[in-house]
Amino acid sequence: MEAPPDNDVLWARSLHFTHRDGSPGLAGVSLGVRVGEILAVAGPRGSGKTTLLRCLSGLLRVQQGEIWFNSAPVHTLGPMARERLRRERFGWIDPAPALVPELNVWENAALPMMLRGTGRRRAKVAALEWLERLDVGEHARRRPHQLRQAERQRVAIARALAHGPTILFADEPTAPLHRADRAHVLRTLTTAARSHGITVVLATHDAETAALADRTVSLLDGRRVRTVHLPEAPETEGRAACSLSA
Ligand SMILES: Nc1ncnc2c1ncn2[C@@H]1O[C@H](COP(=O)(O)OP(=O)(O)OP(=O)(O)O)[C@@H](O)[C@H]1O
Repeated sequence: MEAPPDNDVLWARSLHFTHRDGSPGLAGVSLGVRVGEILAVAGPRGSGKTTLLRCLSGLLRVQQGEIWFNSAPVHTLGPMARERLRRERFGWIDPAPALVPELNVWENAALPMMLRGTGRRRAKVAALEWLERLDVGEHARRRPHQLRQAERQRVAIARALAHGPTILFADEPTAPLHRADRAHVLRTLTTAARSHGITVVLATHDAETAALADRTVSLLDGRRVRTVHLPEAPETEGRAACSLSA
């Protein structure tokens, strides 16, 4: 077994995954993600972006290949240990917001913290802070069904960030948002990640979204086809703003 490089928080080698029904998912993807990096995984529909994020985060177990998180193997962990790892160290944003309907908005955002043992009061304060940042603080006491889809997605993003994950996996996080909303939410997400040192792996087929990342790897038919590094910019948010205003 080859040891992963020290500065990669996540490192994967030669990942192969076939879905239960035989559909090909990944056909030998390797990549490393550096600490604090925002990495976009791009590619057309069906190219394997979601499958890759699910494998990297331990939601799916690869049939072949290695995944290392902070130099510890993920691919050899059993289901319980992978579940614990996801709960404690990772955040996840789906394309559509999946909130708990019985809980109100702040309770939803606080849930990952409370599952990790944070007291209700502290979890509430942190959740409210993130809900404010994402412009849904005023809905804190409402139930998810009382919000618009775009507002529910903002809550899901707050929930994914509030517990301070080491890595945030975001699968088409702005898919349910209006175009006008996307820039703001994405900028909030990337600014928050950068200021909190959260590494982000972002699946997208949208060039404007990928432009916010430090680096883009592209997939096609479950294989990695190219990598694009954005040029160094003196002021990161400036670059994000430019990309989005284009
Ligand atoms: N649960 C599943 N069962 C069977 N096949 C699946 C499943 N999920 C994905 N696939 C197949 O795996 C391949 C990769 O799909 P995946 O969803 O990972 O791609 P994607 O790039 O994320 O696509 P999209 O942009 O549409 O979300 C596709 O051929 C898809 O049909």
